[in-house]
Amino acid sequence: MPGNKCNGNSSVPTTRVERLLRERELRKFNRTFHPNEESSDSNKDAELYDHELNSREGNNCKSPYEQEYLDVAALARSFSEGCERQERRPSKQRLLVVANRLPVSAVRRGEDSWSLEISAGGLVSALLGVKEFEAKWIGWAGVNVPDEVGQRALAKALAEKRCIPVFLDEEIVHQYYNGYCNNILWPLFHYLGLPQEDRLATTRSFQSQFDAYKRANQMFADVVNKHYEEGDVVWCHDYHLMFLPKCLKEYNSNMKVGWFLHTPFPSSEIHRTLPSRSELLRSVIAADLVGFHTYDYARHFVSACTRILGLEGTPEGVEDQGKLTRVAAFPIGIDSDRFIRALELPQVQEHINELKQRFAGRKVMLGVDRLDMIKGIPQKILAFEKFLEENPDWRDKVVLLQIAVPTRTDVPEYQKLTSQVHEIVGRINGRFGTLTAVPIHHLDRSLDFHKLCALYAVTDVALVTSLRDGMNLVSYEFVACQDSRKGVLILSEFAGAAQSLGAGAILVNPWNITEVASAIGQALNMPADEREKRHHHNFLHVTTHTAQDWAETFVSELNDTIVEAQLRTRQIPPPLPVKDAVERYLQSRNRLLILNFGEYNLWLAAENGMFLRRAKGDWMTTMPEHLNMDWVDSVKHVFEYFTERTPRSHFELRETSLVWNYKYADVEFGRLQARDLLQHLWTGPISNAAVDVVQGSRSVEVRSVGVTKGAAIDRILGEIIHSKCMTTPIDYVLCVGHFLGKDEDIYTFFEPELPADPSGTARAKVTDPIKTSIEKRAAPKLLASKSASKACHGKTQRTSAASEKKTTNHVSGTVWRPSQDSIPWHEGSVLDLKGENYFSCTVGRKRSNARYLFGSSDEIVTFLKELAAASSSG
Ligand SMILES: O=P(O)(O)OC[C@H]1O[C@H](O[C@H]2O[C@H](CO)[C@@H](O)[C@H](O)[C@H]2O)[C@H](O)[C@@H](O)[C@@H]1O
Ligand SMILES: O=c1ccn([C@@H]2O[C@H](COP(=O)(O)OP(=O)(O)O)[C@@H](O)[C@H]2O)c(=O)[nH]1
Repeated sequence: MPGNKCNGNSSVPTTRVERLLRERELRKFNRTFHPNEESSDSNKDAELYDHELNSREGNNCKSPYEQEYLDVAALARSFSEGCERQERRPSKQRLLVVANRLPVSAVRRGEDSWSLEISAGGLVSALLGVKEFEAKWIGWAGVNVPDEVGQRALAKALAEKRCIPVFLDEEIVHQYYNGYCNNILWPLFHYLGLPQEDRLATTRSFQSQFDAYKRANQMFADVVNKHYEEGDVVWCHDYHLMFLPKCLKEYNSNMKVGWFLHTPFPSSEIHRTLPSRSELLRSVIAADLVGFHTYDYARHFVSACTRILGLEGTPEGVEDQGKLTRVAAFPIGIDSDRFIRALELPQVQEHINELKQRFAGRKVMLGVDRLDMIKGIPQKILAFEKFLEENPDWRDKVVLLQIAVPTRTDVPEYQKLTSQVHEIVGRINGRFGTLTAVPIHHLDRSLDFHKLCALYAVTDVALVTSLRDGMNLVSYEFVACQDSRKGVLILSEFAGAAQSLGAGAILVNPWNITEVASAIGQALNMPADEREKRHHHNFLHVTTHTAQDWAETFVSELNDTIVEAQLRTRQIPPPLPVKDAVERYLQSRNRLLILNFGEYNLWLAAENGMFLRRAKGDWMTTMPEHLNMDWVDSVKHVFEYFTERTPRSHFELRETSLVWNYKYADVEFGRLQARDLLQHLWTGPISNAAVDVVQGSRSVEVRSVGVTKGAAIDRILGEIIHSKCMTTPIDYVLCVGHFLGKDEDIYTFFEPELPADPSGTARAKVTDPIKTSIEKRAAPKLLASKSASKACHGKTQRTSAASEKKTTNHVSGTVWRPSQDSIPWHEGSVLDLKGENYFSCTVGRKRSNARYLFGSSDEIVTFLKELAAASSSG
């Protein structure tokens, strides 16, 4: 599959959407023309298809349809050519699916014999539909196997089902699965909050449960690492394994790791109540791709990362020090064909007939849920009771079949729920039942696949009243089995499925018993044409958004994160070649070091270089004479207005600029306010002013035109020359700093002056005709930026040396450009800098115009010590 190992060849599309679209076309092509073929080698497929069509071309009868696929074949080939695969995958891509639960449950039959049964649940159902990959499952088999003989026998039995067990002992299962996963994370993610009152004991044992959670995740990581082969995709699932991405990346930072959450991700206000909130978020964003069922859950996650971790949230995902974790929505689906085909099976038909006879003369309503508080089973039954209460005519004409699959039976909350549901069902059946019939048939067990399909097929109204539900696959399965009956789906608006099946279902708020009761009436009385129309919407969705599509889309996007990371990495400078920088430093005769320090014999610049001083001297201003500051009052007025309305924001009035800063405010609100503020500024106070507006990550700065760090360097050099009567031209430049993107022109200041890039290390520059003409010159020169400076607020006035000699130079707009006719000195007398003697360095891993990178400020100090040591010994 393309996207695995791209070498940056120019035929690789540069945007994510372009790449993923091509990949999608390719999959469509493969599926249409090679549905049964094992190999997914795109190049081969494209060639084969070309051949097939070309042999027909003689007839000159290419339909638009064929032409479309010829285009796709060409696309496929061009994309594949841009990707250099380290190995030609002979068959499907290897996928390691890691989930708490394996798709099979194990039952011990003897010391070394086991039987395996498929386990129920949405995740299992969805992943069973995934066929495009060579998938292996890694997970817990749901049983405690303390002895080695048993472990070996189980591992062998599971291997035949392509499953690999993680053995967890009873204590860990109790603390990790029953405790942290199902008593803390599960209720919290479904908006039921953290344990309170009677569950205070849990609050006390929170730390030990979290420790067990981390230990269990590490055990999963150990097994994954043991079975991992280079090129595998590792797909971690669900809230049980939020710690896993971090553990895996610690093993191998090149592992392709995706993480998908099957439950909702709650609002950041809910997540922030969790004591381990930050640790969990940090672990998850170690993954390359993080997926959710809906856009809302993805949005909540990004918001939690910005509000709780203080990271940058972008439309692409979450960014931390230049590293992007892609976050997106991937709504799951089902293997709809499996359900549709099952309806034709004789045993299913037999069940259907039995059910039809059993409930003849009555409408069938159906609920299928794990017996979980998030499924809203008591609310559903109470709504049904209300419907019977208000509609006596229906009492002997409708029946509710509720399948309540026991789940997490060791957790006390689930035990309580079982008793509560039994009690309500008993009461209602007592109230409305007769000697021969009861209105509610409640089953505390699971059904096999064929019986479930039959039940879906005979149902008139399906009732899904989840209080919160990640997606809810039961609603999809019901729709898949309803193509002849065209029954009605009543669906909670708090299930993820409401966002995909909303058009065809009757959406309800399950907390509103009256509303659900009247929805039942509406569904039972719905005319056939409306039922048909609604069903059509849903059926189309369910049959086109399958589990297979879901998995393919996720894995293809996960593969693409690697391409994206490579493209981004290319924008991150390489580390400073320290040895080379020191050697060249020693060989040069006049060095210019631009640093952010003040204790030595250095020049300090403030306010974008508007003010200068030697470390021990007085401040002087180099402010251009005609700097127009008329705009300040009106901008200040706007800044005051927004400061008043944005808690924890403030503004600073500087000599040449005004800065509104919202770094302590709520990030999202701050950003909204900043957008609003900018709109006000552009349309009002600064519409005609000579100012630049610079947007920082948490600030808005308005400053006079020409006040940039690049221009400041020009003035600083002018001052240095003026004060030192420099005789030797500068032949070595080291420029180090942690500058904001807006100030990065400092790095490029010298670039146009360099004859050539240092061999192999510097990144390619965009060719600029003006710059190129300058580069060709042997001895570049230095320039001044303004004709004159003026004194300001008691600071010593100093006119820049360059401008004393030449007055025609100027700064225009935001882009400072060296002017060629303002040279105060003869060529080469000030700057004689070769490319290999220029070292611009940024700090921290981020995209930058600098040539090189320091990982941290400490590294700068170490480097400077090396320079000092080399100088003194040299
Ligand atoms: O393994 P259990 O503890 O018995 O629980 C079964 C599964 O329940 C959850 O399912 C979720 O995944 C479904 C598919 O994406 C989704 O439709 C549903 O809304 C979710 O509740 C749980 O997330 C799984 O890990 C469990 O295996
Ligand atoms: O007796 C049963 C009842 C349910 N299921 C399956 O359990 C899954 C429930 O998934 P859903 O997304 O609705 O909720 P979850 O239980 O995962 O929260 C569906 O695929 C059902 O087919 C099953 O296999 N047997």
